[in-house]
Amino acid sequence: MSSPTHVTASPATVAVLGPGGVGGLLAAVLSRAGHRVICLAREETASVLRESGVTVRSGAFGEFTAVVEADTELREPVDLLLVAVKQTSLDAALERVPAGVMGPDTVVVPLLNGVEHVESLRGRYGAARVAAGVIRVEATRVAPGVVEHGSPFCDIDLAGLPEPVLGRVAELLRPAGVGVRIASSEASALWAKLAFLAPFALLTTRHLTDAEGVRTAHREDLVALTEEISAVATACGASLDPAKGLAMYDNCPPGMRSSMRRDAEAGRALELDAIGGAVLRAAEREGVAVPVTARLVAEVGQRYGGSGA
Ligand SMILES: NC(=O)C1=CN([C@@H]2O[C@H](COP(=O)(O)OP(=O)(O)OC[C@H]3O[C@@H](n4cnc5c(N)ncnc54)[C@H](OP(=O)(O)O)[C@@H]3O)[C@@H](O)[C@H]2O)C=CC1
Ligand SMILES: CC(C)(CO)C(=O)C(=O)O
Repeated sequence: MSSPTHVTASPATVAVLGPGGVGGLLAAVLSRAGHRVICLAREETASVLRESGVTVRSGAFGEFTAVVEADTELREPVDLLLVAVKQTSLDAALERVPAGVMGPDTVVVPLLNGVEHVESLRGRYGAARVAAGVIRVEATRVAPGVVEHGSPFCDIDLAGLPEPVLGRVAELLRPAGVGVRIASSEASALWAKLAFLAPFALLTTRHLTDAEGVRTAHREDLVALTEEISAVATACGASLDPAKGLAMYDNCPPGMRSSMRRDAEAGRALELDAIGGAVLRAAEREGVAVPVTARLVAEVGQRYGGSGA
């Protein structure tokens, strides 16, 4: 994570669709950096945000409350739209962002886990404005407008639009303390995240464990999943190194949990289809065998609902 300088030289207007863990954290740090931030949310949540702002509790960013605007719908062009809802509520949430309201230069950056939503956003808003984005962070919405940021990092990889456009987005995010890399290719950005996340999400959810449990008690499955999903990613055009992927689990904080596990424990719908299902569909399309992934997706689906198919 880059160190926050807090104040930007050129304020932008940023809309955040879904001010939960990820969206709320970004809304708060961007507002603190001097940008105008409009959170798009359900009316109940929007009214809390209007009244109380977004409060962040974070080892890395500190504890602070940021003032944000909040609405149930986007009503004016913005410079940047961050999409940070879960895949399970994406279609409903996008109704809040009419395509006709986008300005000529609005850039859309989805931060959802998974790989398939990018094309559907491009179908709706136009390929020329939708980037591919992934975020590495552990951020939990503990109440409307209250976010706990547990990871020492908050890093975004961007791809899928011309470099000058992505560069402008990076320049907007970095002074707020968000680490940003421009990835070498869209496939690599999206699949590198999914190849790390899918094994971690499936194993932490299946066994209600954390990073330490995954890399010790479930290492055999972890290695198999990492190899299978890296093979799928490679077939999809990403260039990944499974050995480096495994090292990432060994280096992450021992207590780190996945958002899928948090959803399972809270009784919310899982993003199993966007994460496990997307891997299985790509494997089928590319002719890659993924028996361990298929087993874990089925086991998680049986226990918490969702087929992942
Ligand atoms: N949290 C994390 O640490 C990480 C999450 N991700 C990914 O980021 C994405 C977002 O996850 P996360 O931030 O955890 O999710 P949260 O559940 O914390 O936040 C989602 C937000 O979307 C809002 N929302 C849901 N439905 C609608 C709707 N119809 N209209 C408007 N707003 C809506 C929720 O509103 P309300 O508050 O009113 O319920 C909530 O604020 C997911 O794809 C996840 O996999 C990626 C990396 C890490
Ligand atoms: C693995 C992690 C925490 C990394 O950002 C994540 O993306 C998730 O749990 O959804």
